[in-house]
Amino acid sequence: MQEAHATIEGIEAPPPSEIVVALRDVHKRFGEREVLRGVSLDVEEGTSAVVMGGSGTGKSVLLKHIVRLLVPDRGAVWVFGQRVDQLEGETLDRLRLSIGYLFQSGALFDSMTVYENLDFLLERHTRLSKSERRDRILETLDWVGLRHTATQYPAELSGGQRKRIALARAIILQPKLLLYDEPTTGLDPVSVRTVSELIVRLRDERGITSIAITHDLLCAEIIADRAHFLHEGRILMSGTLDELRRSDHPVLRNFFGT
Ligand SMILES: Nc1ncnc2c1ncn2[C@@H]1O[C@H](COP(=O)(O)OP(=O)(O)OP(=O)(O)O)[C@@H](O)[C@H]1O
Repeated sequence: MQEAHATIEGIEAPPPSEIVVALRDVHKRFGEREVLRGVSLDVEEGTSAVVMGGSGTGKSVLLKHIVRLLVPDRGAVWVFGQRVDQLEGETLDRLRLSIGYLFQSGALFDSMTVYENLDFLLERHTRLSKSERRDRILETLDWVGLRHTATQYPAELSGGQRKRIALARAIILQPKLLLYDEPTTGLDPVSVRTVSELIVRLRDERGITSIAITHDLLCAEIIADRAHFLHEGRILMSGTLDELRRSDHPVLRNFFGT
């Protein structure tokens, strides 16, 4: 358990190599609203981190800094030993390709079949031949248990299936790091479990590091090696999910209903 507040002096020093993602004193303001007010967070290679917190506290904003969809006003964002907040051009493109991002919306093209959605990415970002792409797509669909949906359109799938296809989309380029924004929102408990267990298998079988934003306690219970609670622009507490749940802090007690 730790109170995470980085010192300004610590920002410039690269994190140890086993730390895949490190945010150091990250500040982000939109107009008058200071959303992040010194967020510091470490995620170790091969582990699954969960970021929790009340609605509108800046969890998505935090995640977007890791792929440089947002740039901090102050502070540093380290990913695989590189300062993402300072990267540009090809180096940034390369880094982004090693990160899978599962958006809340799933980001599937409605006008394309499941197969075409996946092939679109492979065609664009790899030099695989058509038959190699086909093998990769079918293998990935098998992995999420949905090979039979290859010729279907996203609108024909259930919510849980759409999430699993979105997961297939996020892993098809074989990323080393996966970011999930609410991977189980709107799913029934059985689908929550299925998607969460796939996330665990990605860690256990492929050594993928992940960071997930979730409100869903069942999902957090299944996937979290470590949980971080965002409150008033900072990480209020980091620890195991149980440590957070057992905390006496009124904000955490209120959140967990304990
Ligand atoms: N690009 C942006 N421009 C202006 N304000 C933004 C931008 N992105 C986020 N915000 C604001 O930052 C705050 C935090 O948003 P964010 O989406 O990160 O919250 P969240 O913790 O993920 O919430 P939820 O759990 O409800 O999804 C909100 O007040 C939001 O309006």
